[in-house]
Amino acid sequence: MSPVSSPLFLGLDLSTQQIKAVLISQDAVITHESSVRFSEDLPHYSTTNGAYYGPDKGEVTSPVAMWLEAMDLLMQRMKDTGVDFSRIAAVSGSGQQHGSVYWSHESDAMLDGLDPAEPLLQLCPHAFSKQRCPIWQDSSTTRECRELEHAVGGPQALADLTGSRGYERFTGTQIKRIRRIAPDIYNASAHISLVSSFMPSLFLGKIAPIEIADASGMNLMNIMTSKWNDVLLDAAGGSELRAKVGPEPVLGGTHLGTVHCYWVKRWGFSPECIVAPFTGDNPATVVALSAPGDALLSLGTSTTYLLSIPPASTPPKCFTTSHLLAHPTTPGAHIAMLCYKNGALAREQVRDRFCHASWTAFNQYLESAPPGNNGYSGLYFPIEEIIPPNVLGEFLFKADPKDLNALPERTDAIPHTAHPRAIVESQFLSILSRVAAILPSGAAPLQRLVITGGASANETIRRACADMFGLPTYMCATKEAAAMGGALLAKFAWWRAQNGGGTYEEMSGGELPGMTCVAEPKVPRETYEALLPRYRLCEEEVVRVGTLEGGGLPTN
Ligand SMILES: Nc1ncnc2c1ncn2[C@@H]1O[C@H](COP(=O)(O)OP(=O)(O)OP(=O)(O)O)[C@@H](O)[C@H]1O
Ligand SMILES: O=C(CO)[C@@H](O)[C@H](O)CO
Repeated sequence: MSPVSSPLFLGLDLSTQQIKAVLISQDAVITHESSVRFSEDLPHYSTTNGAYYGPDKGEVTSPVAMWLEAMDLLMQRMKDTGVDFSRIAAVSGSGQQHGSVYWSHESDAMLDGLDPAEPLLQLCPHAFSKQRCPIWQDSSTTRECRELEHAVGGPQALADLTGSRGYERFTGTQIKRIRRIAPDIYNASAHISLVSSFMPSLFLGKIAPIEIADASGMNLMNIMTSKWNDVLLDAAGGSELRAKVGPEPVLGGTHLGTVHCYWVKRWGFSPECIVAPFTGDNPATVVALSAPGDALLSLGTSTTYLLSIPPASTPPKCFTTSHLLAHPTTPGAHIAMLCYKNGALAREQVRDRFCHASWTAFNQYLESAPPGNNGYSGLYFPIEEIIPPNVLGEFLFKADPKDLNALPERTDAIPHTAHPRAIVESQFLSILSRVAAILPSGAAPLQRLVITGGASANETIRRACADMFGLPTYMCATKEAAAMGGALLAKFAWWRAQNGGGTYEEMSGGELPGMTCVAEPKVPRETYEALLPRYRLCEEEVVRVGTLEGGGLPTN
């Protein structure tokens, strides 16, 4: 039995623009939330929304020192608000998926010897062989994607094996590129962590194994067995890669060990505090919010649409247009996912260019136009997109508003008030046009949409979700679902230690945190379904010309 009385469970989410902490009690009630925003709280790193764009085409990285300093500051903020660290019985969390951290040959000794008198920043630069970590927005590895697909027989074969065709942001392709362009860095890397395994490594004072749901975002793991695939490891990193990525991926809720004495001495953690694997932010959101019949829409920096797939006798199909991930807590279960890079930051650009940098004006313009936006459409890709693949730039169209089958025509401009509805409609119609394909066969119709992430704070966007997806739309008390999922995974590890094992469902009894209905659909479902053919024509045109035209965020 853990000696921690009135235990609390800590969930951390290291995301694109910030790091967040959620503390929950044993009955899953949130007792504390804090965060550190990278660009505002740590401006000396001079990132754009937490990232560096460039110098090479498509390259996007974040400094590992910034993540460490953010962790130090987050702990300080928690302490300043009176958090009693000694009550934390277990810690887990989530990280932006796909991002990778490169540890030097000195890292084992440096982690083991963490000095409680110093902040975590003491690990920089020597514990790392690479100071800038590739993150999920990176699109510099198209060549490696094709090579990895070729190694196993093409895109569909790679999807069947790993749950996804070759994707630029996936860690296997990232590792492969680093090995090609910087073999010295690759050779100097003793271990390679995901963002999600980097965090527990800090708590353990040694390298943590990678967790199965997040390992699904690497193009290196067999999606049906959750074991590394040797052909892919070899193709991405040669025979040395298996040692660098560590042991076989582990299930969420695994007891990895207790916190290193650094945490006990510096912050007052209990020496019994359990460290559990962190997962990806999207799987953690599924842990926090998903019940059968729910679709999840995460409106963070990225937009993701997630469906939980229970274990079935027939394994789910894998597609080259969506992702299949291993479920973090339920062996044999999976998560189907659509992921878009141009979510929040693209909407912010529209807000800043056409709505006086105000969400109020953005909302007013969005509400003042009818479904179909008087025939105006806009697809906005300031950074290279995932769906449709590799498109970049801004594409505006005008069509006869009354004739839904009329061919939309490219145009240089649309009224500035038409942009907010144009971006929200094109982003959500893109998902809507793909939902049927990823629903598991024989699944009952979806009952509700659960939304989370930064933009779920916006009432007008919530109403647009309900109307466009044709589903009552719900939210949890916290919009920090990924950190909440992390806290629940911490509790799961503690509960298993108390009970000598058990399933997540046994622990939770199927209970989810309280949800509130924030919007009911106000227009018939057919209203937006009728717009799909026009949307598809616009998307086809974008795919035809999109990779040839310019666009993009400034490079640092
Ligand atoms: N009122 C609002 N209306 C619309 N969007 C908003 C509003 N408030 C915040 N946002 C959006 O939320 C975004 C941040 O979302 P979130 O905090 O979920 O990001 P994140 O956790 O860094 O992302 P990710 O989980 O994808 O890595 C901001 O970039 C902003 O565009
Ligand atoms: O790339 C993806 C998922 O595949 C993003 O959603 C990141 O997890 C950042 O949040």
